Amino acid sequence: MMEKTEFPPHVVIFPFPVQGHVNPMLKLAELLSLSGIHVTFINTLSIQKRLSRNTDIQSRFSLFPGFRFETITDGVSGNVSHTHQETNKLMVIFDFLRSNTKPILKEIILAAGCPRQGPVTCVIADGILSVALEVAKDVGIPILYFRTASAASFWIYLCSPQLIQNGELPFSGNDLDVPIASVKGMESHLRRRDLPSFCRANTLHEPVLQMVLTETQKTIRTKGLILNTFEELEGPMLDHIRNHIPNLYSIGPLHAHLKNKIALESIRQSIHSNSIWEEDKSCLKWLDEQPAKSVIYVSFGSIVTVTKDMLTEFWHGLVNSGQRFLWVIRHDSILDKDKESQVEVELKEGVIENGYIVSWAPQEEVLAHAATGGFLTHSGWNSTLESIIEGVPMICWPQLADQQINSRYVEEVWKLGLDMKDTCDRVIIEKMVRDLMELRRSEFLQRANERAKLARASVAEGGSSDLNLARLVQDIVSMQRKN
Ligand SMILES: O=c1ccn([C@@H]2O[C@H](COP(=O)(O)OP(=O)(O)O[C@H]3O[C@H](CO)[C@@H](O)[C@H](O)[C@H]3O)[C@@H](O)[C@H]2O)c(=O)[nH]1
Ligand SMILES: C[C@H]1CC[C@@H]2C(C(=O)O)=CO[C@@H](O)[C@@H]21
Repeated sequence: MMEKTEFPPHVVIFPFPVQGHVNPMLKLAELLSLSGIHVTFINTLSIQKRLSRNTDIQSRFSLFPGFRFETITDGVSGNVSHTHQETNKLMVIFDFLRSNTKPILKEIILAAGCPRQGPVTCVIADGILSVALEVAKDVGIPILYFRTASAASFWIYLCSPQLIQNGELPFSGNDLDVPIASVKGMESHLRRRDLPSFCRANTLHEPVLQMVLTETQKTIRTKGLILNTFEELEGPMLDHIRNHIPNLYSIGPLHAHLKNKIALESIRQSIHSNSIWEEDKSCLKWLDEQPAKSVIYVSFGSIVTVTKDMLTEFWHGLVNSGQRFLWVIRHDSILDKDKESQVEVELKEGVIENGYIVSWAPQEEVLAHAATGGFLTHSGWNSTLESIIEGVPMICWPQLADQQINSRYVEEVWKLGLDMKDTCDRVIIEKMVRDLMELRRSEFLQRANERAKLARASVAEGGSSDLNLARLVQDIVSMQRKN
């Protein structure tokens, strides 16, 4: 039997099972594996199946002998009925994990991995999965949280006691322009409409709001918090968070951080995705034929759904703008399926001159493509970071969770684009697309390029995110010595 000190540290990583969480946590898993740390990565069965079908994760991670996937059930097999709205769907998964995963999680952590992995040194759990915190505390293993959303949204949730005490949360009525004063550092630009979507509830008992606030407050019971962001972007918020959670690791943008390390170690060339949908790479060929910075890429991430009326507004807005567009319309994103929209009729007839439509794109590659000049996005945090690092200006159409505050920062603080929140009108869409791609193009491009430089520097050797990652690895090594 080997002494436990003969093994490298061993980390168990546990993401919330949706694309926007699994993706950055896999990037972190790969970065830690590259540092020589052993990793057990827990996926739900449905996520694991979809990743295996649509990516090379099995062969990619088999390069690391100390890496292993474990699977658990999420109780819904990824097939939650489409009559559920996005938030309800997320709550179904969350409630199932909260009520059912404790025993299996304990088993995975205590089983000490396969013989080549060694005992578990620490757990890195999604910052909304306190079931992992309970297990880690029970078995006496240190736990770090990884919150995959923006620092800005985390800071707002962390300020909820002040928001509640000052009567700013919950709120009712239709006036969303009321300024919010209780979030330090955001006094000059935060309105009700910019609070994370879950705050638009007129009672604190709303399940998703209660979940997200309770889960956030539990972060102070962990050994530290990992965020997929960088100091030169969200520094002021990170400083505020540090007053409550001193051990903060801002190590993003993770996808670029990983790309850098892979290039440094000459492991492989191209981008390898963690997509749970099949990527349609034909759009890259179409992009190859378009002039530089002429295409606006349109995608609303992996969770947002749209009605056919909304789809029609986007269609007319895009077509009337006269700009070239590449549009992702996920098969499972369209509500009111029984109603045939004008867009679908036109699509069937092939009436699409300046555009290209796919059901899932290789997004990192699309944003890095020379032909891409703008991004009409839902402001999910991964998409925001992927756009920032490539210097691509954005039009934001936020729908849920942190997206409302991310879009506010894009327009008002970083000045990287336009915030279209709370509207869906072809005339506004057309105007914003023209503004972004033509009229105010140079102003946005200049700021986007400046921010992209800062983003790249943060993940380069010796940059802020790089140093924080090195500190994280070192802290994990020290945890093993203390165990
Ligand atoms: O055609 C596509 C569309 C998206 N993506 C990828 O899918 C991810 C989407 O992530 P994100 O932009 O963060 O959006 P969501 O999928 O909506 O992510 C959820 O998780 C994020 C992280 O917590 C939150 O910021 C969001 O609000 C929440 O909806 C990104 O990495 C994209 O590159 C593709 O690869 N191809
Ligand atoms: C599952 C949703 C509830 C909160 C999560 C989140 C976060 O703040 O961590 C962001 O976006 C959604 O995916 C999450």
